[in-house]
Amino acid sequence: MLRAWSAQRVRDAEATLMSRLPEGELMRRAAQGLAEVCRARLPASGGARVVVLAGPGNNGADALYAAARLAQDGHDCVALQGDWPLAIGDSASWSAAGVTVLAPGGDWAAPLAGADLVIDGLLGIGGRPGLPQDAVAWVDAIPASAYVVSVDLPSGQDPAGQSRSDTGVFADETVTFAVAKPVHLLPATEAAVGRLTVIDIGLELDGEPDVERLDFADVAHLWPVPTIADDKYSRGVLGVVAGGENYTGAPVLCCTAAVGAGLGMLRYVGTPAPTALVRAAIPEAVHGEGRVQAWVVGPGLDITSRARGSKAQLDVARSALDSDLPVLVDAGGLDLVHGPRQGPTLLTPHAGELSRLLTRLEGSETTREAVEADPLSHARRAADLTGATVLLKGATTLVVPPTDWGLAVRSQNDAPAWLATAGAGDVLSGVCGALLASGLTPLDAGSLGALVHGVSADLANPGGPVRALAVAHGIPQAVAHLLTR
Ligand SMILES: NC(=O)C1=CN([C@@H]2O[C@H](COP(=O)(O)OP(=O)(O)OC[C@H]3O[C@@H](n4cnc5c(N)ncnc54)[C@H](O)[C@@H]3O)[C@@H](O)[C@H]2O)[C@@H](O)CC1
Ligand SMILES: Nc1ncnc2c1ncn2[C@@H]1O[C@H](COP(=O)(O)OP(=O)(O)O)[C@@H](O)[C@H]1O
Ligand SMILES: [K+]
Repeated sequence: MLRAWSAQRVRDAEATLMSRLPEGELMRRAAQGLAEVCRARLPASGGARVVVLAGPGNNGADALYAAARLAQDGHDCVALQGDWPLAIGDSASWSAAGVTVLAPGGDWAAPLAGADLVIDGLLGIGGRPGLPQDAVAWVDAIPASAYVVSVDLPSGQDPAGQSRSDTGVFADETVTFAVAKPVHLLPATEAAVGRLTVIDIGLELDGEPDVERLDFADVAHLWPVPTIADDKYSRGVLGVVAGGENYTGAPVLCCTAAVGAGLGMLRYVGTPAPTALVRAAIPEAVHGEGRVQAWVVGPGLDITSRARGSKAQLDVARSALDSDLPVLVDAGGLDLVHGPRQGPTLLTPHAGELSRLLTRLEGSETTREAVEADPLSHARRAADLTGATVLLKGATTLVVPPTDWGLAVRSQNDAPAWLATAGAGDVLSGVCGALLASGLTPLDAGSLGALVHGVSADLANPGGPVRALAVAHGIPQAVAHLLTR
């Protein structure tokens, strides 16, 4: 599991550790780790051009100390200073250490254009959103051929990871210290981070992190693997209320994925046309209402439909939501959510569905664009309004419990962009529903389901396009792959 702590919590922990260590020791460790990463990206023979974007704080000092080490390897190291004093040293002392500091207003364009490696030490966890004025033009002029290493985080991006800046740095690699921070894992900023390397500086953080990411090794700990004591009922029965006379494919995708994830049994509640398709595609399914351990309500469900069988199907959907059983609510089922319900609940909207849900629940308009600009805050608002865990789908999928539970947000990024295809969400609802039926919490079911869903998309056709049905069919192999790796 990758864990991230907020900038403030990292600062507090650093202050405690620093009071026990010789002055400058933490920065020495940080600069050494940073230099080692940069060294590994540069020719051992020396002679490369390294350009440091040196900000006013300790982030700039980390970058300058690392550059001084690279200068000892024979690289040509130049630092750009803007209209601010450096946190440590001045141009004379850095020059003695082998780093040429270009004073504010100096000719920075030529050295930057020739950079092989750019070390972005403009702002770290002390940064406010936006860049220092002089640095805006530097960042804009970073040559595409240079390898950009950001110190701690890509400067100009929000350390809390809530909103993305298009003018901030987009790094090839980010070297952070002690632990990841929310900026590294959350959807608004993750794309600016590039490859993430965490350097151990002897700082431990404890307590619940702010953000977590399951990795492949977590699957074996969390996945419900049956034992010889199990039977089909003890493994969990999932009820699926999905599809209708218009949307007939969604239940096939959802149910295929659910049985593929290893359910004890699946009950399907539909109208005539999708029922016939589910009968043909999933002979394992049992039809009609009955005892279940969890429900999936909503893929392909149109609550306004007057078609034959719709009223009876809707009655089952409503009674599932009125029960105290775990329920995953997706797509059309979200129109049935009016506030908190009794049982564990996982809502699985995409950004458009979340904007509609918030607009209805709050009585004032929230646009899809607003959700996309700050996914975490909006998912959090929906979680707080409904008492449910909210899984917000996207290239990075967030799983957000209500604030007062005091739990970390999960953020998963396991899928190729090829997964952005119709029906993929129906597959996800089946996987997560199966996990709810086997007793996992909405937080674990949502994040583990998103991970396996992404891996199945990758394995279905590595490097190429995938269709949702292939992702659904690939779930059993993806689970086996992750359990036996
Ligand atoms: N605190 C520690 O013990 C350690 C800190 N380390 C480094 O120190 C960094 C944090 O250092 P600082 O607290 O000095 O903070 P930063 O270096 O992130 O920046 C703070 C400085 O930038 C200015 N500033 C912030 N946002 C600005 C903006 N948008 N436009 C213009 N100026 C802006 C502030 O006024 C302040 O002068 C970490 O990210 C990490 O790189 C590491 O050396 C490891 C140890
Ligand atoms: N750019 C992307 N990269 C990876 N996965 C994505 C991307 N965009 C969307 N996804 C995933 O694809 C799925 C799409 O679901 P959804 O929008 O509900 O589609 P549908 O309603 O057609 O089933 C979600 O699991 C989402 O996380
Ligand atoms: K930085």
